[in-house]
Amino acid sequence: MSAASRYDLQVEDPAPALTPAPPLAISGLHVGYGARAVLAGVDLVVPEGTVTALTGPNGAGKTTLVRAICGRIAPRAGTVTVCGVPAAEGAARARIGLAPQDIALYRSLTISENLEVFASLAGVPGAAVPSCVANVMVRTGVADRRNERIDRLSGGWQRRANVAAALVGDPRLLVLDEPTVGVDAPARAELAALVRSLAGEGLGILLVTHDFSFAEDVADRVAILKDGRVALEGELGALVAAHFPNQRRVEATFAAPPTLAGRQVLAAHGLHPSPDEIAFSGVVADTPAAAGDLIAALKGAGLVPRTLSLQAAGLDALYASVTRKPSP
Ligand SMILES: Nc1ncnc2c1ncn2[C@@H]1O[C@H](COP(=O)(O)OP(=O)(O)OP(=O)(O)O)[C@@H](O)[C@H]1O
Repeated sequence: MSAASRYDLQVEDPAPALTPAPPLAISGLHVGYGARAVLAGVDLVVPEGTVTALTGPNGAGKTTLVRAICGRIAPRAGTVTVCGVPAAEGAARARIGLAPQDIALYRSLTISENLEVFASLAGVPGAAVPSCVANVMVRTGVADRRNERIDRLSGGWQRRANVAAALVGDPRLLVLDEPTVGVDAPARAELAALVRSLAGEGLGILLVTHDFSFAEDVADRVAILKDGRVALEGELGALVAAHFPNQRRVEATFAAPPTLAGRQVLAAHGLHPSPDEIAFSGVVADTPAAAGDLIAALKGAGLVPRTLSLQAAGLDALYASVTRKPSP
């Protein structure tokens, strides 16, 4: 065999498989307004095919973060990339679909008319608009309502159409800002199924919400923003297990705010009031004795709850534990 044919037969090592850049990667992000620092070192990744729920107290900087993701405000430090492209570049914006908190649709136009307008604005060539609109309507389940005006639709259908409008540019990252506002319980369940189905298509989804039960239903991961940073991030079940091992979440509601003495008994058992002092929540050890002690204490103080529930801790308990911690 000649040297040349030996050379021809050499097999090169296959190139290492490239991992595609995630729909969203944020690293060391600092953003502020004038002298005010709002985000002070945010790190967050949304992988494809997953839903990350982002929550945090009012004023924590969630909207500011969304603005930075959409390239509408420049970082003072750190990076935001969308599918590996810096957020400030047009190519990054083209990969983002944003369904804002306020329904961003023309109220007097039908669903399909709105989608046609948004598809054109997203740069879809005229000839491709009908198929783009049809595709998005099927994926979001609005095809049957295509000829109804937005202002005649229920809150749930408006939200669904708002999501559809965010999809016309065929994004890889979908940002849903408070998508359950104004949505009733049955429509919420359908919206949750829609969000999961879009994640199933491979979209990375950032869900900004104060609706903990919706987040629990749809999110693979949760992130809690506090004092300009992500104070806690991870898979909900793992975070709960780490923070509340062998504990149950208790919630007691009353017909009227309890007396001072009653509130003191509740506080002594670690139950904290809602702002209207009708609901009190906290955690107790996951043992029959701990539950029995609590019930005996309520009885002893003459407290008769309208409802009393003991459940596995969830996002609300995590949120309370993170946001009640004093800032460093
Ligand atoms: N354009 C602006 N100029 C100056 N300060 C601003 C501006 N926009 C927001 N802020 C301030 O930045 C902080 C974060 O605001 P941001 O709206 O991002 O919080 P948020 O977490 O979205 O709050 P919410 O849950 O109430 O919507 C707040 O203190 C707010 O007052």
